[in-house]
Amino acid sequence: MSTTIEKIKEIESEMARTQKNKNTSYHLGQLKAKLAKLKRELLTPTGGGGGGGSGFDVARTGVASVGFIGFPSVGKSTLMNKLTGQHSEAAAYEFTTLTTVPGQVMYNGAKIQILDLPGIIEGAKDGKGRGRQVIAVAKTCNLIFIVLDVNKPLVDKRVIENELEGFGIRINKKPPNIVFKKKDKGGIAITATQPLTHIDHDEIKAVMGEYRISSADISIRCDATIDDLIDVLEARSRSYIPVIYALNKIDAISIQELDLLYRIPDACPISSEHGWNIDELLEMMWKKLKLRRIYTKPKGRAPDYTAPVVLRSYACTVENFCDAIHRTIKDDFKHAIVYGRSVKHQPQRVGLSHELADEDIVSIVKR
Ligand SMILES: Nc1nc2c(ncn2[C@@H]2O[C@H](COP(=O)(O)OP(=O)(O)OP(=O)(O)O)[C@@H](O)[C@H]2O)c(=O)[nH]1
Repeated sequence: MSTTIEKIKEIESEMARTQKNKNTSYHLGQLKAKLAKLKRELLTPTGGGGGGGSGFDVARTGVASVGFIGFPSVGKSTLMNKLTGQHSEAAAYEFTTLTTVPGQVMYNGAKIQILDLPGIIEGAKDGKGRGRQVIAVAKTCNLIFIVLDVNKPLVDKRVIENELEGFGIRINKKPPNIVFKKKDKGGIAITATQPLTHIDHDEIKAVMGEYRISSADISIRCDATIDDLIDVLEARSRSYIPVIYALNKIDAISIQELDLLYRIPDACPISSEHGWNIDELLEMMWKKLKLRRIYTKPKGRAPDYTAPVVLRSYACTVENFCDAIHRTIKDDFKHAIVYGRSVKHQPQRVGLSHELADEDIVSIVKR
């Protein structure tokens, strides 16, 4: 019997040989679904043997984590050291089984964890223990920095992107707008809110057959591809993560070349050795992380701007704010007084469900 890796290779080469047209779309749909299932299998620990089933071995700290990926010698270590400079005690962490070396950077009052994702490109292909652990860590990062050497940025970029894609990581992309509901009977019902230019019904049927789904409502609300549909079926093993390309070593190129680099989307040209443009990199990081700073204001005193409570944008209600300060604050909560962009009147009295904006100022009034 062939291994999962061999099966994946076989399918990939068959797909490469097969032209896409009306007659082959059913077969290609089948192959794509098979491939997606095999890749998931490869990355899912089977339990026993201690190979990768042990879960996390990185102590998570901070409100957000940024994973670093790069080929050898692109200057990844230099950049990480530059960013975590003030917190070099992180290097003294002693976990022998650690997949990654955690460091930390403080930005806008937020503690952000820096994670090295070593060998994710080379080692992860076979889905063996260590590589699999690194991928598992990568999938939980809130942001990934792909560090590239400006002397060969585009080739390396493609290779790394393809690898991440293969692990189920979708970069700078939102989950496809497809609502999938499995049913007990009634067959497959497909509705689309707009013309579908990439998908035909044969392909969808093939994929459903491969997943042994005979009845479902599929509501497609974007010009989806078959890969998008598979991503929805495989939602549990997909991670949608923003990426910034750190184009390093710009000290070694000309201004003209630098101009070209600025056209690459989501990229930030830097020199980690000279510390050039690191500010812009951090600013981009901040924007991509979508964090919100909430300042506390003790009654009758000025707000404390030095130590914001930092929250994630998807969990940024007054209730989340209370929980972030202390578990029991909610128990005596009467209302909150808010100044800032989330309220019409300055200040305004709000309840627990009110959603806060970046840089709001909040006082909690107790019963
Ligand atoms: N010209 C230039 N060289 C750099 C820059 N950053 C790093 N380097 C050099 O590139 C080489 C590799 O740097 P590292 O930081 O060790 O690279 P790495 O990506 O961590 O490499 P590995 O440890 O092999 O994974 C070193 O010789 C650095 O001095 C830069 O901004 N400009």
